[in-house]
Amino acid sequence: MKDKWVIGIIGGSGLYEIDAIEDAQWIAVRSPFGTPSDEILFGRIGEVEVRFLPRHGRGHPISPTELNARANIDALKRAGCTDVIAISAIGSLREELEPGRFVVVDQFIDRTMNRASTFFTSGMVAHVSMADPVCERLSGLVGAAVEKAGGKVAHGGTYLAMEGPQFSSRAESHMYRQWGADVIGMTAMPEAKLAREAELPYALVGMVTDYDCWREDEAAVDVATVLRQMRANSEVARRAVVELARSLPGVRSASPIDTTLDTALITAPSARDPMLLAKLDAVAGRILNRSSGES
Ligand SMILES: CSC[C@H]1O[C@H](OP(=O)(O)O)[C@H](O)[C@@H]1O
Ligand SMILES: Nc1ncnc2[nH]cnc12
Repeated sequence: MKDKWVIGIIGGSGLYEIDAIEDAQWIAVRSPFGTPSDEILFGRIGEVEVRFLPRHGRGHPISPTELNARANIDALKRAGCTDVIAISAIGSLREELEPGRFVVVDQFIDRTMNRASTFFTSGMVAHVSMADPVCERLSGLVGAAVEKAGGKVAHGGTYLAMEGPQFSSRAESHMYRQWGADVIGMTAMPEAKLAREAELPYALVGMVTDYDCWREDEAAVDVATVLRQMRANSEVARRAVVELARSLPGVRSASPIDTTLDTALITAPSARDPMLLAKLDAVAGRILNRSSGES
């Protein structure tokens, strides 16, 4: 029963630490899926346990394409997280989502192509639903927390995950707008898929840093622009994390996402790969330990 909140925070570009975390200690968490981006900062904000992981590592050594999102999500699960909030720099594909705006994302279009995007490979196949890819409860709480912290929030928006690390061409940027995408980034996929497979409710707060390259009268995005805007916004993001911790109900009630795998596993117990099952001890231990005798 996950009745005590343990909030995982994935910090994106420009967000490599959070000072408000008390009793903070960096701890290396090992994962059978490889090396996570960094150690995890264990601590608490008031009464709420938090675990902070800088997505690209401290100092930003890791490229979006080479991020080991499986190791990151697995390590957060091993670190006891019940829920995950991801924070990202994003480009805007809409006039009304101006730089400085926070977008609580609720849909994704996944255009990544070079990344391990599932824990459930041959030997233990599972198909989870990504129809509603974020946790509505957590997204609501985090949106309210950003507003309390002084941020201007768009509640909902479709995030186009591109492979990168190069930014988009103008033709791609226009095409993504036609597809209905509102914002663009390089990291939230497969992160959000993996969080769902690990039964971790996930919310994504994007901070708009630029208009990508679709606007005729604006210079195309570059890293300096992203970082300048992130510096301006990251204090609000940090305050929002504190507001979120303050706003959480004392007891965590169950989320339907906590039991995602109940209806997702398809490989018969007799056809399962014991080596893979061992690796899935954190991600799927809840159900694998229970269903080992079922067909
Ligand atoms: C520094 S510009 C591009 C870089 O920023 C975003 O990172 P994150 O999502 O981790 O904040 C974007 O996805 C790219 O990785
Ligand atoms: N325009 C953009 N494209 C991809 N990732 C981004 N991160 C921040 N701005 C971005």
